[in-house]
Amino acid sequence: MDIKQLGYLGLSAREPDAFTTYATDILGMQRVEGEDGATHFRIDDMHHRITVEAGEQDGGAYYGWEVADGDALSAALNELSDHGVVAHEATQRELEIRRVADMAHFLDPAGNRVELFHGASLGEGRFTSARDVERFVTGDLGLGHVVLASPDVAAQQRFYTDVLGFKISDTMRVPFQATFLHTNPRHHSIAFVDGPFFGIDHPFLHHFMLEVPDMDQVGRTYDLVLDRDVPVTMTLGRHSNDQMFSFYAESPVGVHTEFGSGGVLIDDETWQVTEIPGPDLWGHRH
Ligand SMILES: Cc1ccc(O)c(O)c1CC[C@@H]1C(=O)CC[C@]2(C)C(=O)CC[C@@H]12
Ligand SMILES: [Fe+2]
Repeated sequence: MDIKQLGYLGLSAREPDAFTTYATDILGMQRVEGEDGATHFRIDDMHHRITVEAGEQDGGAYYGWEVADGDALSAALNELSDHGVVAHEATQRELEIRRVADMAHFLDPAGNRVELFHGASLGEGRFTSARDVERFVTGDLGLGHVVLASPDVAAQQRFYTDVLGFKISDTMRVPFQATFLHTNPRHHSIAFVDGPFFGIDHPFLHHFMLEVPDMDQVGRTYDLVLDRDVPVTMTLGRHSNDQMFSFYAESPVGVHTEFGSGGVLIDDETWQVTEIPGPDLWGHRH
């Protein structure tokens, strides 16, 4: 299966309005008018990359992965069916909300809703940040990455590599089990960290990461987070595997956000998969 990128992310929120100020004034996204109950956020040329919908629970609701076209989507659905995965066609309303030509969805082994789509719409005019973020690092690299806390990291890794065609970037065993997977040069578009580490047995979206081109934008965003008393959940630091310089803050819908710059790109010809000795080169204190 040939997945191109993490195209969009859907969040569910009990109080969706609380997310808007955080996403725009602090993280610098652009709010885009949505359908009743859905608010979109734009960070590049695409119509939107993040959608927040009113729901019973706070957290990740769906993960949208792009394939090239209708033929690639059909081929992917055949592969899923060969693996005994039951997929469902999107409803017209789902296609309208996501602004894509076609989409099908299914559940991964942990119960996360995975969506495969093609034909995403562009937004009107240029991306205009609610603050001074000129651009986010997206394009063919996708919107950023998501890290999902999962009870069975090994099962998630097997499904995403064997069925969905992701490649392993690296793994970690201490201080907790994690696997980092890529589907384009971005070091990881998705990672799984073990649930028991958090004392939970159900899967959840721990954070999504947005990347900006320079460290100063990370620093300015950090200042805003401090000024507005947003909880910092991990201080500035640099990850050992993707070299990302970043910090984490807690969004009003429970999901954390990682805001960073300087992530390395993977060239599959030369990349060596290793088990990393720990998460950070320095910082990321919590
Ligand atoms: C280890 C690592 C490398 C690159 C990343 O983009 C990245 O998010 C991570 C994982 C950080 C990790 C996490 O996501 C969930 C909360 C964790 C487990 C911690 O409490 C410390 C490390 C954190
Ligand atoms: Fe991350």
